[in-house]
Amino acid sequence: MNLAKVWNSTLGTMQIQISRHEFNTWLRRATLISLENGVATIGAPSAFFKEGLENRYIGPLRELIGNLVGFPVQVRVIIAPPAPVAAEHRLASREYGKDDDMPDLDESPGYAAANAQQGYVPANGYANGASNGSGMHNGNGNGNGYDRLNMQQLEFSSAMRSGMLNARYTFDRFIVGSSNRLANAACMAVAEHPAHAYNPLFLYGGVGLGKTHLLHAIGNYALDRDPEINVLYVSSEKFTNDLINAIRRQQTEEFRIRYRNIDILLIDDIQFIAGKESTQEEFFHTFNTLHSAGKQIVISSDRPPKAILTLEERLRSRFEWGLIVDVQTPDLETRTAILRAKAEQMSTHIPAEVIDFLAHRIQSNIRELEGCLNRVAAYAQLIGAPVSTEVATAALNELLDTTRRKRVTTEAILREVAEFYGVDLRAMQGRGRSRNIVVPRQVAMYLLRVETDSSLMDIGQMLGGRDHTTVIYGCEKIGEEINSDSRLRQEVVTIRDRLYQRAA
Ligand SMILES: Nc1ncnc2c1ncn2[C@@H]1O[C@H](COP(=O)(O)OP(=O)(O)OP(=O)(O)O)[C@@H](O)[C@H]1O
Repeated sequence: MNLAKVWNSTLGTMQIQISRHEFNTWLRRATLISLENGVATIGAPSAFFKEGLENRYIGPLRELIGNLVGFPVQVRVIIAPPAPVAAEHRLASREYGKDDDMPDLDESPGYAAANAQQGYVPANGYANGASNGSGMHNGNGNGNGYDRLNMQQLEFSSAMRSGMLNARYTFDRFIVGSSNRLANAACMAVAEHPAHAYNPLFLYGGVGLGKTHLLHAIGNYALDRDPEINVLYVSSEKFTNDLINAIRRQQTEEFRIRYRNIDILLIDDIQFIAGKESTQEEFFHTFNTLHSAGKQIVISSDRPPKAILTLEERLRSRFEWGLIVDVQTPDLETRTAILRAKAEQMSTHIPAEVIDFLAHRIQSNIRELEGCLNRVAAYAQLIGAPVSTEVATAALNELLDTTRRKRVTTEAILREVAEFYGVDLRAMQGRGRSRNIVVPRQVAMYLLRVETDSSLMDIGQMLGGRDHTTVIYGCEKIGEEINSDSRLRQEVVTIRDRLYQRAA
């Protein structure tokens, strides 16, 4: 039994099933220590993490490991700090920089409690996201030496450029298609002419579509051209945590010096500062200082400024000063190109038909595309077979179908679709044929078909007593249109994301 393979494969699945924050917080530093006599022993870095793992993930881990090894297992968690370079047992976190600002020293429950007492709860819901330091890049950094994770199959160079910029996130490695062409061009312009092209540049789009990649690409590009330039990449959560720590340690002056002496500020996921008054206040002054000094600011968010509720008006208006550009969900061609590029970087051979299969099957976002590709490669390695469409089907069925189908109910789909399109649920389930009802109804048919085990007949019954040919027509229509109509694709992806968020 190869422990590393079992653990990599387990993590690969978990990485897709739970949010990135959860994964990075709880599982990233766990290791599978042994698998003997039907007991899988998992090592957690501290008592805090041991308890977190036990409370949250024993069930899913038991199921996943059991499925992989082919017999039922019990899961036991013990405290065992990971060995320094146990790369085999680790999994690549593909979001370097953003979530790798894991607490080094302040990860104890005591810290969490301290934050909670002050009323500061990081946006990821875990009161443990302490600061790691500056994250400032002036071309002289040495890498931060954090406990990085590394999935064997990927064999990516995961070198972090001068600390917090991921050297892998460059323009060269960013595949451009119709969904991200504008965003890519705007970022390129900013990287070439900081503070002269668009300032600020505000980038928004759904999860896993490449916003972070583009922010890092700007930083990497600018540093290549001028190694003396000061580039700071920071998530808004880290900004918040740094501020909290600075206030706690009475070091707000240092905080200001650090954040206001930058040539290019790249701030990720700004939506998380919504509702946080003192963070907004501080960010407002940081923004003004930088902007009036002719420094570049690039901001990313999951939605446009107008849609960030509880964002102070003065910040919102500043975000709208420059250029606002969105990143959309990728079309089939772009998904295929991205998969091809990722597959080339892997040691496992991925045949063209598997790429095609994955590109058709995974429509939501690029992180999920990557995750599924990794999962398929890991699964093939585990069962000792070459990657094929059958292997990919088996790997993904287990992943996408079983777990999701269990969680998402037909009622939830109907409700979510009706709510999303703002139509009356009863009308959607009725006989009416007005256009504003027909599209939501077909989307519901499609999602019921893809996300649940409902039969065509059942789906027809749920949606106005229609026969199964009408349901097939509706499903096929949406299935085809989402490949060419980016707006419809985004709508379906958003509904699905909401469903999973609620079901999680
Ligand atoms: N066009 C692309 N070409 C190649 N890789 C991409 C592309 N877009 C995204 N990726 C990859 O997909 C993964 C997810 O991208 P990224 O983290 O940048 O998404 P994001 O939009 O910041 O997501 P979130 O909103 O969740 O923070 C990364 O590994 C990134 O390198």
